[in-house]
Amino acid sequence: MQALRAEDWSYRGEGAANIVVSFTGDQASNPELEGKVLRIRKSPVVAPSEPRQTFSTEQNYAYLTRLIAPLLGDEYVNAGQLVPLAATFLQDLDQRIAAERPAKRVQAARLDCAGSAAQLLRDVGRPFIQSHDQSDTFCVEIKPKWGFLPTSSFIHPSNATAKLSKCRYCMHQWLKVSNGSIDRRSRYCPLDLFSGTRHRVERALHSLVDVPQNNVRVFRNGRAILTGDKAPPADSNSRAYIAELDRHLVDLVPAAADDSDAQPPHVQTFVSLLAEILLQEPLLQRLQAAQRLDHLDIEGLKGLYDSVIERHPVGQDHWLWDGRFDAPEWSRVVQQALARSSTAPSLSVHDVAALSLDEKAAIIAEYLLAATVKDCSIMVSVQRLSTPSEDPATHFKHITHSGTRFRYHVAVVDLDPKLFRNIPKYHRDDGEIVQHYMDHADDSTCYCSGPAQPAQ
Ligand SMILES: O=P(O)(O)O[C@@H]1[C@@H](OP(=O)(O)O)[C@H](OP(=O)(O)O)[C@H](O)[C@H](OP(=O)(O)O)[C@H]1OP(=O)(O)O
Ligand SMILES: Nc1ncnc2c1ncn2[C@@H]1O[C@H](COP(=O)(O)OP(=O)(O)OP(=O)(O)O)[C@@H](O)[C@H]1O
Repeated sequence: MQALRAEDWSYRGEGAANIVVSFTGDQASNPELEGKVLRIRKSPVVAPSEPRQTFSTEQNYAYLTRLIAPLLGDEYVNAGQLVPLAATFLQDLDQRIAAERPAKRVQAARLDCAGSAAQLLRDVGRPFIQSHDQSDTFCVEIKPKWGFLPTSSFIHPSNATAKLSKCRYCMHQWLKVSNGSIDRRSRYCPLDLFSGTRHRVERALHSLVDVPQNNVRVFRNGRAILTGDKAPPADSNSRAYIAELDRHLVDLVPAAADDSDAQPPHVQTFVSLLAEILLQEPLLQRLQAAQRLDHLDIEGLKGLYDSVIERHPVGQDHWLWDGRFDAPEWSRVVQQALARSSTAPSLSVHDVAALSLDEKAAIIAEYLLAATVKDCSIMVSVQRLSTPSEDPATHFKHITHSGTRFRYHVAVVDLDPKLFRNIPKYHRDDGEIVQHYMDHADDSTCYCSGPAQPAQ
């Protein structure tokens, strides 16, 4: 591959750890970069007093290709390839994109110019080639969070009423309002999205549009048209941003016939199209099964963590914490998880005490895989086909909705490994979320939809 030039790349988005830029240079001279994005690590502007341990780009890549792709399915996970990057390219790019980045993010971190490699990935926000007889590409990015209720017998009785009936996302919303990180609670409940039931999936999607926070974004040809930043503050009743979204969607979907819904007509059709896509794909079930690899709940897992640390202090080599994701033990954990039936092994305190170190490590490894999947994002891209006949790009999936034919593509992104040493923090966070909920929340005004109702 020829040397990369900063002017060929445009800012797409970023999270806490990475910046993503898309290729906008000359495709004829760089055919291998057409439809690609670079995902590049950031480094903090001010070095933290205690350096934060992270995995390298190479370790993240091994984790994704060897463990997460088999767990969720290759069709949803695009690991791309690792490409070497020159420091001069990174410095130029960092300056070039600064004006496009949110000010808050620029103050906190910049491109890691000392990094030597980045992930070159398929642009799953714009997976289709544009031609005159198709619409623009619309992509919805959803960060679904935790789509299950725990069942672990390790949950302390004083926490059980809350934790067994209210999901972690909905409980967390109360704490986030209280500490000022959000200004109002969302009605979005992950249990709806993962319910497998049409009206609940649609309800989840409508709630995401109403209060996007960092859980939903919509892109049109790679440009964000709905993000949490566009939504008005809680003290405003303005729905102008939803009307603007509706105006964009006129170019993708027909208006819904039923105008009784609270949402404008094209948003309604869009939500119903997305729900249908999500319901016909096995992805949400796979994500939920992977999240349920958190068998013991953090309340049970923390005890296991302590007993492992006691017998095998961190600092000594061990596959569980030194980031050797190519170790056979890690692959075995994934294979065993896939081979098991969907029901989690129910372990008692007595069973856990009798486990060997390796057996405990395997349970913790499953928890860490689940932690990755609890924090990933789904990207659903859709394009309307003008001719209802054959689509020449046969590798895309198709759906007919509201009398219109679409091609679509579904992918999962942000699947980095989580740190073993974060487990005590997860335990503290859980305690704080649940305690705050029990002390301050009013059950009757919590938006959590609760577990799926058994079929009548
Ligand atoms: O703990 P949570 O549920 O708040 O999740 C964190 C996310 O917060 P949010 O989705 O806004 O609630 C948080 O997202 P934001 O930075 O708030 O956008 C990160 O994704 C964080 O991951 P990491 O620790 O940086 O690897 C996430 O932390 P992990 O718990 O996944 O490690
Ligand atoms: N393969 C891809 N194609 C198109 N856009 C992508 C792709 N991967 C990521 N993005 C976009 O870039 C944004 C940032 O990427 P990503 O979520 O991986 O960053 P992160 O820093 O790892 O996030 P987090 O803070 O959640 O850990 C995503 O929210 C998404 O909008």
